[in-house]
Amino acid sequence: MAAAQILVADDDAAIRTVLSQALLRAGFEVRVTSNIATLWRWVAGGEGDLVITDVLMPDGDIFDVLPRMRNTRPDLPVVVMSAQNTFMTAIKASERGAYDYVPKPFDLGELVAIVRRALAEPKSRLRADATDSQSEAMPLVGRSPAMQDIYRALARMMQTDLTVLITGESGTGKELVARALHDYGRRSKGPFVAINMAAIPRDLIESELFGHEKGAFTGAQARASGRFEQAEGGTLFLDEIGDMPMEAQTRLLRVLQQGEYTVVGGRTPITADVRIVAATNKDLRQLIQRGQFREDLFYRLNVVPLRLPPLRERIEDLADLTRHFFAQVQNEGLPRKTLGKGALDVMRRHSWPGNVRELENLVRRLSALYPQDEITADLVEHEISSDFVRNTADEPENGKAVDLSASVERYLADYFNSFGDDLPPPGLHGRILREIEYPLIAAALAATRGNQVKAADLLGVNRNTLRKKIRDLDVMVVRSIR
Ligand SMILES: Nc1ncnc2c1ncn2[C@@H]1O[C@H](COP(=O)(O)OP(=O)(O)OP(=O)(O)O)[C@@H](O)[C@H]1O
Repeated sequence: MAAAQILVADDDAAIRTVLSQALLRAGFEVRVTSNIATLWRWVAGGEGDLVITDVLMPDGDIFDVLPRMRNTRPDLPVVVMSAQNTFMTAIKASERGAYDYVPKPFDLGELVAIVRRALAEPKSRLRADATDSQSEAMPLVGRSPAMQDIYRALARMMQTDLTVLITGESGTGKELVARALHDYGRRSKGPFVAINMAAIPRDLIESELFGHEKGAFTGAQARASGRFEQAEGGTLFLDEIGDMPMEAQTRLLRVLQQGEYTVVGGRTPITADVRIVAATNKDLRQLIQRGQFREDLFYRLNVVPLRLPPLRERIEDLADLTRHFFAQVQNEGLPRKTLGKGALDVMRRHSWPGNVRELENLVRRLSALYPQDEITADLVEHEISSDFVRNTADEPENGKAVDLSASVERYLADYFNSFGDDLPPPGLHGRILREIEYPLIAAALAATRGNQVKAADLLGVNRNTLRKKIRDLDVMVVRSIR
């Protein structure tokens, strides 16, 4: 069989050279051009089996030409590369029918693998329609590699109904991502309905989700629709899914397995046409171990896992995000501010435990509370540290270590409560001791910089006992030389 021919379009000569060498080495035939006009002539003339193209070229923007290419050659896979790396680039590439989007700089091996995969794809798959939503709004800000991975994953999921589980610390943008999945996906004309499991009394969650018949329980004076019914044809966002009570989990599992549900107090099964997006800032695997989350439900929800990184892991997004929030508050009528020298550096040094939400609130405070046009580094420093004091003031004894027995007692009371009238699964003693032993051993190892002899001494246990515990509890030992 003749080698597949790859058409490469990029106005950067170095990229053309590197790409054509890698593709030739991988056994493909290659033609290169620096402009869209030539690429279009080749494509319209039926040449090439796959296109790799940059977005912006001297004679235009590939996104203006892509729909025409798709109409003329629906079977031709187009891989788009871009250094713009924004959410909208990934989304546009997906909407205009590109096979894949690769942010620059890219890994050559990965690109060749994408080319191979695209060429092996059944033609009918490539012909699948792309929608033509044209929104230019930029819902997600940040161009860090971590966010680009998220954008690419989102772009791939837009045209599917797959269940998505978004994890990430509080304030990392989980709800925003869920909304973007809906707004740019094929259900965008349907409703987006959100429900927060932590915000609803536990005994009302089932009727909130599935609705209830008149008289289903005391106080149910009329039939009420549930969120599943309200989200029909659209997306249901289940926020804080880790707080869902067990009985509701069982019901939800049944919907995911059978595509049907019954309202509380009702009998007739109702077919659910709803895409589920769930989110949590808890470690669901840990909840499974504690017997508080159904493992089978976890696997049903975790079809596509999306982990949103905390802001401190993508601090390079800070400048873009800060600019974005200053512009936002200005649009809302607050005065325009500029950041003084060193202000961003102060922000970069902060660890942002409240993530993007904390940054957004900081920008709002800085814009609303201070009359001066320029926000200096000192002002930022002051606001960040007074916010820290405000937040820790609510903690017991002003942040001092709390009494261990009292903490365990409080934890156990919550734990038992979470099972309502039922008892937790057996094996409680072992589970609780493990939870206490793990941080104890990790802390001893951290304090002795990973020296197991010293750690055993500190704990007052035999070295072999410590070694066994490290293995059994899966404690990570990091030795540091300092
Ligand atoms: N990448 C981003 N670009 C722009 N705004 C963002 C981004 N990420 C988060 N935000 C903003 O930060 C705030 C917090 O985001 P969001 O509510 O989606 O977080 P969350 O992870 O769902 O938080 P929680 O777990 O506490 O519910 C929102 O106002 C959101 O608009």
